[in-house]
Amino acid sequence: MAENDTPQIIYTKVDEAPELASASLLPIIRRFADAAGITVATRDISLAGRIIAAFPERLTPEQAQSDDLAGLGAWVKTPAANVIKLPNISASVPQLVGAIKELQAQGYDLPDYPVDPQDDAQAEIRARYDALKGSAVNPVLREGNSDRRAARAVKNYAKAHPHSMGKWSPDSKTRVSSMPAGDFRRNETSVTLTAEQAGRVRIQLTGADGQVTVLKDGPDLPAGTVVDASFLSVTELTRFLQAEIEATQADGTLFSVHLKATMMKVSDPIIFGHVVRAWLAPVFERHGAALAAAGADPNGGLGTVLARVAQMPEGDAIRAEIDEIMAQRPPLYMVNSDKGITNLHVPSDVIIDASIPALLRAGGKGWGPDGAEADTNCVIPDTSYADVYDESVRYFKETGALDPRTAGTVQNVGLMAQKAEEYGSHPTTFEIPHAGTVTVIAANGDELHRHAVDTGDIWRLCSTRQAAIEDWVRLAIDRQRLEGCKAVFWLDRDRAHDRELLAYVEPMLEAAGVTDRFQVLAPREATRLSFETIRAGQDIIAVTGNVLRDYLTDLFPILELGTSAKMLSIVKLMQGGGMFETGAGGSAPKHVQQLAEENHLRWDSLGEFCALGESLNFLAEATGNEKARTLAAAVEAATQGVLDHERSPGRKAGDPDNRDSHYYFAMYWAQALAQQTSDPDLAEEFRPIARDLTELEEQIVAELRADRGRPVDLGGYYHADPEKVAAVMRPSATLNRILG
Ligand SMILES: NC(=O)C1=CN([C@@H]2O[C@H](COP(=O)(O)OP(=O)(O)OC[C@H]3O[C@@H](n4cnc5c(N)ncnc54)[C@H](OP(=O)(O)O)[C@@H]3O)[C@@H](O)[C@H]2O)C=CC1
Ligand SMILES: O=C(O)CCC(=O)C(=O)O
Ligand SMILES: [Mg+2]
Repeated sequence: MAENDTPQIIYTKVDEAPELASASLLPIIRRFADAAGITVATRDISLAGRIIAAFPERLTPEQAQSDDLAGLGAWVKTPAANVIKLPNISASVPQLVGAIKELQAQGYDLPDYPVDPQDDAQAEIRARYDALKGSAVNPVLREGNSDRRAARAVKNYAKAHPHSMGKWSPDSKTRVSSMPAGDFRRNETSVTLTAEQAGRVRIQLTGADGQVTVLKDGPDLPAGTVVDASFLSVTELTRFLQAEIEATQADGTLFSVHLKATMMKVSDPIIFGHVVRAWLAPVFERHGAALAAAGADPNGGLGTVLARVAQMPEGDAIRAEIDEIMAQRPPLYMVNSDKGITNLHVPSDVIIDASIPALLRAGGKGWGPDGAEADTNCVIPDTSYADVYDESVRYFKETGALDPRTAGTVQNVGLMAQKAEEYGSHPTTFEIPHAGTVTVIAANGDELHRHAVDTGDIWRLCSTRQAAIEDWVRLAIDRQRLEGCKAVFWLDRDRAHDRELLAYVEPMLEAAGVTDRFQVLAPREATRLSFETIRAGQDIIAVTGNVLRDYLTDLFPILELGTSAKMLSIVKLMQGGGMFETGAGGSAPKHVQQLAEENHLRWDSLGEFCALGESLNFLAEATGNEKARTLAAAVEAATQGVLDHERSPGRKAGDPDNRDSHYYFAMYWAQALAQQTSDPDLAEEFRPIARDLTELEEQIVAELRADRGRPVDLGGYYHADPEKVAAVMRPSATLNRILG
C-alpha cells in the first residue's frame, strides 16, 4: 500500500466536496511540508476505494487497490501516528449501489449488491459489501477520545462577522416528538463486567418453544467494560408513528423524521423503513408481498420503493395508490423541493446531527413541498437523546434566537475511543426474527441481561471499555484545567448506562480533587444550562458520550459559527499518536452538484487549515523537528490571514470559492514563513515564493476564475478522474508554476 514507506503525516483521500478541495490544497501542503523534510502521504478511505479493495480477485492489477483503511487502522494504534482525517461518506444502501454502478461503468468487474442473497456465494458478496456500509471508517480510526472546539480566532471572527439567524416566534408550532414507551432508553439495562465475567459474551434468543438461537457468539470484553443492552419495540414504534402522522395533520405542520442511518447502520435504516411503511401503510397492507418480491425495500427509502414499483408489471396501479396516499398525508419536509426529493426518499439524506441544528438556526423552520419554509414536527423516535433537541426548541421559543455576536462557546470532550457506546453497536444489533427472550450470558455463565422481545423488535448491545472511559475523564480534567470554565458531564442518574459511567467518573474526579469544578446534569438540564451560559457570553465544556459528542459538535457550532466545518477536532489517540479531523461536519454532497453545474466549490477548508496546524505542532513535539513548529506557526498566521481578509469561500457562483481561498492561504503562509526569524533557511526559501504569490495576485485570481459559471466534467461522482479533477481544481498555471 505504501505510497511512501515512512510518511510522517497521512492525509486521507475521501469523497465528495472535501476530496475535490484536496485536489487543490494538498499540492500546496506538500510543497510547504517538503521544505521541512516532512512527507505527507495519502491513504484512500473513500467509498469507491474501499469497494475496490474489497474485491481484489475480480480486478486487473491496474485496477486493484490495497486495503488502506486496515493499514491506517493499525497505524492509529502506534505512537507515531499522525493523521489528518477528512470527512468521508458513510454510505447508505442507495449510495453504495450508486458507487458500485459507477465503478462497473468504468470497467470494474464488481458484482451487483445482492438485495436478497439467493445462495452462499451471494451471501458472501453481500457480507463484503455490508462491511463497507454506514460508518465503517470513523470507528476504525478513532482509537482515542474527542476534543472538539472552536479555535479562539475562529470564534472571534464569528462574533465580528455574525451569520444570519432565522427568527424564533413564541408561538412556533415546531416541536420534537418521541415515543411515549418501548424505546431504547426505557428498555435499557446496564452492567459493568467483573473480572470473573470478563471474556466472550454470548447473545441468544430463546423462543416460546424453548428453542435457543445464538444471535452472536461474542464479542470478547475485558473486565471493567460497561455493557448495556436494550431494544426498541416495533409495535410501540408503529403505534407512535401513526399517531404522529395524524397529529401533524392536525397541527398543520410539516412531517419529518431525523435519524442517524449512517453511524447507526443496522438499527436506524430499519426504523427509517418503518416510517416509510407507516407513511404508505394502506399500500403495504394491500401489496406487501408483491412489493417485497420486487425488492421495494422500505429500509432503502421511498426513492428505492418508487424505483422498484416502476419496474413492476402492476406498477402503474400501485404508483397511483401511492400518489393518492401521499396526497392525503400532511406535507413532508423536503430535501430538495425542486426535484421532489422528500425526507423519506433516502435514509442518509437527513442526518440528525446536521439536520436539526440547521432547522434550529432557521428559526425552527423546514422546507416544504411548495418550496416555502414552515413549522415542522421533528420525529425522533428514541428518547435517549431527543431531550436535547426538544429542550433547544422550547428554549428558543421562550428566548428567541441566539445572538452569534455575543454568544460564548460550548466545547466538547467526547467519549469515543474503542467504538464506545451506541456507535460501536452495529455488530451486536439484531432485528428479532421471532418472539422470545434475549439473554446475554457472560463467559463464566452469569446472565447479564434479559429482555422479552417480539418479532421485528430491534435489540442491541453496546459496550464501553474501562480504558476509554478513564482516558475520557482525564481528558475532561485536563481541558477544564486549561480553560478554567464551567464543565458539565451530560449524564443522567436515571439512565442505566449513565449510572455505570458515573461509578467511574465520580471517584476519578474525587481522587484528582476536582469534584467542585464539574457538574453532572441530565441532557435536558445540561442543554438549558449550556444555552444560558453562552447567551451570557461565557464558555462551558460539555463532557459527553459518543452520540452527544456527535450531536453537540454540530448543534452548538452551527448556532455559534454558522457551520461546524470550522471546528478544531482533535483525537488524542490512546497509544500516543494524534489524529486531526477537519471540522465536525460531513462531506457536503450539495457542494459537488454546484461545482459540476456551475464550477463553484463553496466548501470551506478552514477545518483543514486548523487540522494542519495541529498536525504540524504534534509532529514537532513528537520528533523534535523544529521546522515543523515554524511551519505550524505560519499556518496559524495564514489561517488568521484568511479570516482577517475575508478570504473564505462564498456560497454562490460568482463569489470567490474554495480555490481562491487556498491561493490566499498559500500566500499568507509563504509570507509568514518569509517574515519569521526563527528559521532563516525557511525564510530564504519562501521569500521568492511569497513575493511571486503576492505580486502575481491579479493574474492568479484571473486564471483561477476564468471558467467559473459553466458546467465541468469530473469524470465521475464516487470515483472521479484525478486528471479531470486536477484540471478543474488547479486552473491557474501561474500558481501551479510557483508551487513547482
Ligand atoms: N467525520 C466524518 O467522516 C463525517 C461524515 N459525514 C458524512 O457526510 C455526508 C453528508 O452528511 P450531512 O449530514 O449531510 O452533513 P454535511 O456536513 O456534509 O452537510 C450539511 C451542510 O453543512 C454545510 N457544510 C458542511 N461542511 C462544510 C464546509 N466545509 N464548508 C461549507 N459548508 C459546509 C453545508 O451547508 P450548505 O449546503 O448550506 O453550504 C452542508 O450542506 C454523509 O455521507 C455522512 O455520513 C457526516 C459527518 C461527519
Ligand atoms: O462517521 C460518521 O458517519 C459521521 C461522524 C460524525 O457525524 C461526527 O463524528 O461528527
Ligand atoms: Mg457529526
